[in-house]
Amino acid sequence: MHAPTTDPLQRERDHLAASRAALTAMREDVESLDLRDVTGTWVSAAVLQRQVTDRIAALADLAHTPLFFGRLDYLHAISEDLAEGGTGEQFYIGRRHVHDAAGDPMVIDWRAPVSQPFYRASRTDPLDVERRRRFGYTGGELTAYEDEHLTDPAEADSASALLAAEIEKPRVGPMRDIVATIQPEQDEIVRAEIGGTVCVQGAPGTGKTAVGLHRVAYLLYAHRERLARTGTLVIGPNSSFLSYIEQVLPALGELDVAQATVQQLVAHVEVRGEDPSEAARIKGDARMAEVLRRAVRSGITLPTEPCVVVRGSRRYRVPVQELTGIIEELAGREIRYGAAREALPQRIAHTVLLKMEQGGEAPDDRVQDAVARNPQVKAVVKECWPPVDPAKLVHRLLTDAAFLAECAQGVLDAGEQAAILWTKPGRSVKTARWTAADAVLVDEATDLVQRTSSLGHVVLDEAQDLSPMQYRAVGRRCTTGSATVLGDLAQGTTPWATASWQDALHHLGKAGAHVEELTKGFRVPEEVIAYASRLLPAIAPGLAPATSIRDLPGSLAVRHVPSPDDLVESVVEACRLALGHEGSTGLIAADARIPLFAEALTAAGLAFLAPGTETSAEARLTLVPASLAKGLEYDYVVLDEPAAVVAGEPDERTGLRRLYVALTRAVSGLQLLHSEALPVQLGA
Ligand SMILES: Nc1ncnc2c1ncn2[C@@H]1O[C@H](COP(=O)(O)OP(=O)(O)OP(=O)(O)O)[C@@H](O)[C@H]1O
Repeated sequence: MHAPTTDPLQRERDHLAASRAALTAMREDVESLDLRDVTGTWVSAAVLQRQVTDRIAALADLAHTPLFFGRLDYLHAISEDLAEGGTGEQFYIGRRHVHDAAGDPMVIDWRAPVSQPFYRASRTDPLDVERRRRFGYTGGELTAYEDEHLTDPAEADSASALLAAEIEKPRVGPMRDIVATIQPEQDEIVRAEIGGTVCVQGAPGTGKTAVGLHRVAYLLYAHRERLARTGTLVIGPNSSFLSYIEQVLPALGELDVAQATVQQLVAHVEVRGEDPSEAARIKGDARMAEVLRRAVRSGITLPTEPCVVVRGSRRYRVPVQELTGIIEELAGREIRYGAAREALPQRIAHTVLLKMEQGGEAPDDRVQDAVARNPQVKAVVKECWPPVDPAKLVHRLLTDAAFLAECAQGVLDAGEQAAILWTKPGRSVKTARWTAADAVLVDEATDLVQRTSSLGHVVLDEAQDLSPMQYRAVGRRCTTGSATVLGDLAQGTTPWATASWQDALHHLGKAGAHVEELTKGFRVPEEVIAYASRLLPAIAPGLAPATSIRDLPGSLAVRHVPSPDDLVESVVEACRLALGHEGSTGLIAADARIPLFAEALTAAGLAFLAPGTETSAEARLTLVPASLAKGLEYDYVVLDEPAAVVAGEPDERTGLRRLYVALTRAVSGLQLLHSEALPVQLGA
């Protein structure tokens, strides 16, 4: 036995080694479970085995993911229920809970109540914390720590070097978690109550995506059972974005969060066509909900003949007037079309039952069910409340001008109706050239027929680009749950982009939600964000420019290349130079210029990836079409010809917004090359 060390760093290393040993023991415990004894049926054995495998995976000790990143020394002992069963004043904070053989915690989950002051305590409000310690790691080794004595008035407030180092780490590979450095204003959102929907407006790089993902992890910790039952979902703009973020939650130990694009959520029909932007805008307008509501109900008709049910030797007659009463009553109620269709035969049967009782019989429920299945009753239902196939219905609406006119009367004007009718209608649901906006209409119609089931929590990222109809599609997936809505009005690049969060939340069905604003930027250096923010008055008047936590002189370079013929070569050369630095490089160009660069990079012998493919130490260059840059980031960005990026969009404002997105992807440096004049809004 060695004497306990007095070197504080060594003591922390010893605690790390002991925690890792404890984690190994926890994993071995699970691995040694003998499932043969505890499993009854084959199915439960399979389920249990999966749970055990997941648990073993979750207990893996990842060499480059430190087990703990902080320590809190409280002034007073903390109660067990706040500290995952731990007691005392000192707690190590990490990505997951680790306990020793006696069950005492050695590392506390960052989401536990006792960990919260790690993110929130300050000199003005120390929250009973005497000392906050942050740990620094190099290649998995604990190499440094930094202390703040929050209750010591003599200690000066200083910026954390470890926090700065964490933020400046080169970005290769997928998005990382930020558990070690969540900021107080971010933590407020992460830990907001599950009951309420939170909407976050935030400039580029303020951590919206990071906050949204950590919020799901937090909610899963705080409400595990409820959310395991109801499910959680993260919605992102496209699949390259989803692959960029997909490893954050697993790294936090959460393996069961679904991810999808809005398009994937509403994939009732195969999307093969594209709408002109005006048609897409109208189809995405909330007024379409009313058109569809009328369309779904358009088949409801009132009976013209009585319904006569024969039972044995007796005949029961439900007169037209009574049938009409039942149908009108159902039509007047706010229940789904399909639910009403199921209720209708039962209502008619109930009327028959009353007549039987009046006739002295004593029928029971089984008789009512039998009457409901009677062919005469079924015939009335088919006639008066016909089945609706949502895709067929939308197909009819978009191909049959008279039907559209009937359903859209007083809602869409003639020009709008003409704009959404298909010019080349496919004959059937299968062969039609459905567009993305059409699929959302089918989803709305589907929900009018049968209620969409609601998840427990939905995170909606890059929300500003959704149409009102898309908000409705997302909203019906969290009617009984809550949502976290993340976006930036200045980055809206669809013709129907959100102009106000209040409107968006209204369409989502969460009108009362709170709107928070994040303005502290963690990605883009000061010079670069200041330059990009020159566009704000033109693209989103009224929005505050983001600040940056980093002042990196020389991070922005704007270069004019007089001859357009030389531009491609200069851009390729700029990429080569950027690759001389550590970390990732993104070459962003107007979509139309991407083939040009694919060829030029190949000719120059520079290998490159497409967005969504993971960068690595060997492959660090990504060629990014401007339309896919949203949400992504690179250490160095080379931006080709801003005028072409602007010109690639249908109108100037959208073009400038696209440019704003492209200008705000860099973590360490942005090099902008142009031959054409820069947009005047950038102020030459
Ligand atoms: N508290 C933090 N500590 C360390 N890094 C952070 C923190 N908050 C955000 N970041 C980092 O800043 C970068 C930008 O974050 P994120 O992508 O979440 O921003 P965003 O607001 O979604 O940006 P955009 O609007 O461009 O999509 C990411 O690399 C993220 O990890």
